[in-house]
Amino acid sequence: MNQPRRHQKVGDVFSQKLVSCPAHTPLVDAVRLMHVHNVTAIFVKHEQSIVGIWTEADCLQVDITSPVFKDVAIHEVMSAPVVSVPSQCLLSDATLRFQQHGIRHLLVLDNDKQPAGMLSLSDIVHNQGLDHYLQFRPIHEQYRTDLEIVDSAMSIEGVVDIMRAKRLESVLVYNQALDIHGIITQRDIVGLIIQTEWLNPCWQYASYPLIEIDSESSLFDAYRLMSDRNVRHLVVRDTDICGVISFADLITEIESAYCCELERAIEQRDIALQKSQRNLFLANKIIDASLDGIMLTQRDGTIIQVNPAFTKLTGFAEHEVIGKRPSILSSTKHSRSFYQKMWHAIEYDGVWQGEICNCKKGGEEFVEWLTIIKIKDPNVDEILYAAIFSDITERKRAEEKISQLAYYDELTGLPNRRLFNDRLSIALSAAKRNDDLLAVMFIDLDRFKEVNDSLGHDAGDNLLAQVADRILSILPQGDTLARLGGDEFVLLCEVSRVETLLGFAEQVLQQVSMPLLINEHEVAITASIGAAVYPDDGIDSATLLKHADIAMYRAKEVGRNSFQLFKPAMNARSLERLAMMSRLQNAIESDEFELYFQPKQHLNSGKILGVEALLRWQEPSLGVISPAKFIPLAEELGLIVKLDLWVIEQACKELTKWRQYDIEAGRLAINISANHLRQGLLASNVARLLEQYDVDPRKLEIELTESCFISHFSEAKQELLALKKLGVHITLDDFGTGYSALSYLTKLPIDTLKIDASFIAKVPDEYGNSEIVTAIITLAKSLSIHVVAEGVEKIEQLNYLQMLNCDTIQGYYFCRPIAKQQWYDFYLAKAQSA
Ligand SMILES: Nc1nc2c(ncn2[C@@H]2O[C@@H]3COP(=O)(O)O[C@H]4[C@@H](O)[C@H](n5cnc6c(=O)[nH]c(N)nc65)O[C@@H]4COP(=O)(O)O[C@H]3[C@H]2O)c(=O)[nH]1
Repeated sequence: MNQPRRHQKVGDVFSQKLVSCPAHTPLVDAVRLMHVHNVTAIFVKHEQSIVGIWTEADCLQVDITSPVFKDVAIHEVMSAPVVSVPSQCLLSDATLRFQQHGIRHLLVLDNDKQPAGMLSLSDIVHNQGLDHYLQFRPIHEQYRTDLEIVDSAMSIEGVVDIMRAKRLESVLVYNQALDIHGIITQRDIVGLIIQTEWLNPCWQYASYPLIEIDSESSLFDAYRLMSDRNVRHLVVRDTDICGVISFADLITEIESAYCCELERAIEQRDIALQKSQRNLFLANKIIDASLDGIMLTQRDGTIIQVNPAFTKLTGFAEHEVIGKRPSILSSTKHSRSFYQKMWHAIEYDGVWQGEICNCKKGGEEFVEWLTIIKIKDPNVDEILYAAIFSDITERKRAEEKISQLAYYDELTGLPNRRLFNDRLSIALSAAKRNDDLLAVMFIDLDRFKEVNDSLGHDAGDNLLAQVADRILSILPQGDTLARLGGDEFVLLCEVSRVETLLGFAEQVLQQVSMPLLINEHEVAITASIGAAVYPDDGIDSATLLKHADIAMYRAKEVGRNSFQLFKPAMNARSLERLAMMSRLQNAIESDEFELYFQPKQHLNSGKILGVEALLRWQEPSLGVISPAKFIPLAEELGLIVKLDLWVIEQACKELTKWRQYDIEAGRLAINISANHLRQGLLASNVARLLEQYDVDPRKLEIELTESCFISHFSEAKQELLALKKLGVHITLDDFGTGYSALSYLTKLPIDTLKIDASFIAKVPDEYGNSEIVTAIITLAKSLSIHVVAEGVEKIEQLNYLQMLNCDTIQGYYFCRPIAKQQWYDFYLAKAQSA
């Protein structure tokens, strides 16, 4: 069966032919009226109102044989009240009415509730396109086999009685004489009502010959035959007559199938309705409970719905936005083209997703992750837009913070190593493309650790930030300054010529070395800078960085506060340094160290006044390595204290030998690292070893450089006082270099001051060095501090120092540092000549 046209209304199919008569009309007249109008039902009116209905099917209910039958008024036999439907009612609902009331006619009311026509079940059936359905329904399922065949001689009253009693729509009449069958139907009985006189027998009312149909035919064949022959009954024949099928049977079949289908459709509609109601309920619940803001707008942008999260996120209450446009939320952050692109995507792809900056009710900007979906309602020709958004301001902030932390140094705000590497590789690609030069400059602050240790980490941080600002202040636009960590900075600069790099490095050195004010202390700091240039010193990031680093170390070696441009020879030095580092780790255990001895001579008497023990490293493959090279490495590797302890122990052993062999060579001086003194264990270590080897402390001299006191002055002072208390002699080495803070001399228990060899090397001269040496000796004398001049190589130097009344000299002129046995030989020779 075709799908019923569910949206068809009664008004589309009903018949406007409404035949009616007043209530007192005799039934006979009413039936006549029906005949005239060729209708199957008549409505009964009383004072303009329809009060009842009489149909052909009611004819058997009337006793037409009664003598008073002709006086029966229609209101006595009509059905009341009349069931009606509005013309706007759906056909499906009207069909249900037929079913519920078991009727075949409905009164149709117009919009003013006035009778407008009649709807019969046949009207519905005719309008549902049933041909296809009927074609597939065989007739044998539907025709009636309970045939009633009466003799042609039977009276018509008898036939009416049988039909009424057996509720038959028709009976067959057999005429034996003619040996044919005829048929009497309900319509023939209705015809009797208006007959003035009845004829008997019934054969007179029978129709013949019979209109027959084969029992194998379809209901459609039957339907067509009835329509063609304008009859309502067909006799079904196999070999014999086997039944009758009426139009009412057809209708009933269609009706039941139609109603089944309708019921199913209604059931499905109910299920779908329930489902959609449930979906709607759930959708509303979800929308209400959603933490995402949701806003629904019409095609023209009018806001028609928002959820509670919308209010929470934007601050706008529902009533403040309904009827308004989404521009109520707009910030000025986005251009027209941004919104144009967004709407283009919504129109063509049906959806847009992205970040957008909007404004809350109070004007506060916030970033939202927004999805806009275009919704097309297939039932109504309407387009809606749903905007779903979450506030991602915090997440954006966190992301920015993370990226700040990931790419920037927190202390100085400068790019960190990661960002620097990124920029370096980008700059390298550009330099390769454009044939440009590019320089990488390593900047390492000299003795930063000492400032950090003496003034505290906060001060250290402050210093780093100030240094960064200073370098930034002279940084050309487009160049990058980054902090790699600690006191290491790196610069990425575009250079036109290598020579300009030198000038810039000088500027950086100058900026850094200007005194800084930190916690009300004036602090002076210097830097060592090394640079490598693309493409001469490397064509990739790693090589350039490595070479700049090597150059920076070289700058430190040659005397800090200086700049070095990478040279290939430095590479070899650096490799050598690495090789040394790995070998130094096990050098003590491998017994590769040895002490050399260099005597000090009293200037006036020429006597040996003391001896300095100088460390030598006999590295099996690299040969003898100078302490100037390995001491900084030992400091870097954290091996220096271990090395110092080894030296102190060797010195104690040596002094034991001196006592044993009556060697009168004054004191044995050893060099101690600043790191060891800072640890605060030097005095106790020395005391322990002196005691262990039973050595007179007065025989031991400890040489320290100024850097030992720069940081942790009071701790260093405590250590020196403790050493002094033991009886150990204290000498300030390399005086004149470094800080030369003369105040130390008065505040610390210093016995001897050694003038640095660099001054001695330049005396006598006319450039001021002689004056410095003179001043140092005068000062020392005034403080009753003993003075030693080291690095004396020439007789002129000796003479000059003698003139200045210097106490003691040390240097190649008198004796080079020599191995133990040579020292004994030297001593013996001296002793014998004396
Ligand atoms: N040009 C020249 N040089 C002369 C002359 N007379 C002596 N020297 C050298 O000058 C340096 C003097 O030692 P320093 O100033 O304490 O400087 C020492 C000292 O600071 C450090 N050092 C040496 N031995 C040790 C040690 O056992 N422990 C520690 N911590 N440092 C040591 O290594 C530095 C270098 O030691 P060396 O290479 O042995 O170099 C020694 C010595 O060989 C001279 O007339 N002309």
